[in-house]
Amino acid sequence: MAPSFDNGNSLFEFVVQDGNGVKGHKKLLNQLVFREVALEYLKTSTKMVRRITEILIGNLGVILEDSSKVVDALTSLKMVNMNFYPTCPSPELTVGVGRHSDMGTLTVLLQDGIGGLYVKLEGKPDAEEEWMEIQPIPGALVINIGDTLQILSNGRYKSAEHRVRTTSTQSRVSIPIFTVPRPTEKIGPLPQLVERDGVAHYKDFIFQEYMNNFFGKAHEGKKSLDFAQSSSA
Ligand SMILES: O=C(O)CCC(=O)C(=O)O
Ligand SMILES: [Fe+2]
Repeated sequence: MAPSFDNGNSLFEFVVQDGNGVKGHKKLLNQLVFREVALEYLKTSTKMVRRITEILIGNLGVILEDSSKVVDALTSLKMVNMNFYPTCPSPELTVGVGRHSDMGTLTVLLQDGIGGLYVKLEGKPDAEEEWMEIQPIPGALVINIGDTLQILSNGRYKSAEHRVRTTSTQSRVSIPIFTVPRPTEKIGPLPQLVERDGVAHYKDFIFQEYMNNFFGKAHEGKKSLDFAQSSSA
């Protein structure tokens, strides 16, 4: 179920009612009922993200001294976006959100029923690239792997490249929660994986540097990862 209020209004309707997405939500945050539902969504998602991160790291077959500390380090910062995509008279001439991957560990994305989110299928050459629409399913959340997990796993997990198109007939709302490392956190491939692979595909860096690079440029597919590329790989 999408997060909803006692009177049956969903978070989506609340964002749309205000008319203009991002501009409106600051005002809405001061309204108690909105704040409670948004915080509950954030709290339960945070718990889920911690659990999924634990499982994904466990799957890498590495032994960590204190895995809950690693999970903390990877997920301690949360950012909530409220995206409003107005109808567009010529959707073929515009982009809702350009192709990109998210920079953090995991993204939890709640989308309304309109559709328009596409993910690029892995493993196809650029000339034959294929995109799949992530059809909205009522009550379902989309979970995206972000660049941080790709780097940490020395390339085993791939961050999802995605984009959003608009339509001429229906506006759309999505509410992603980005879980990302603290800006001061040192990020890099897990040493046990580097040892196993005999190569580090990514360098170590402070996450703030990654954020600066990510936000300093327009989206261009997975180019954001170039920043972390190791010169020895
Ligand atoms: O609106 C969506 O479905 C996705 C938005 C998105 O990719 C983002 O905010 O990073
Ligand atoms: Fe995204």
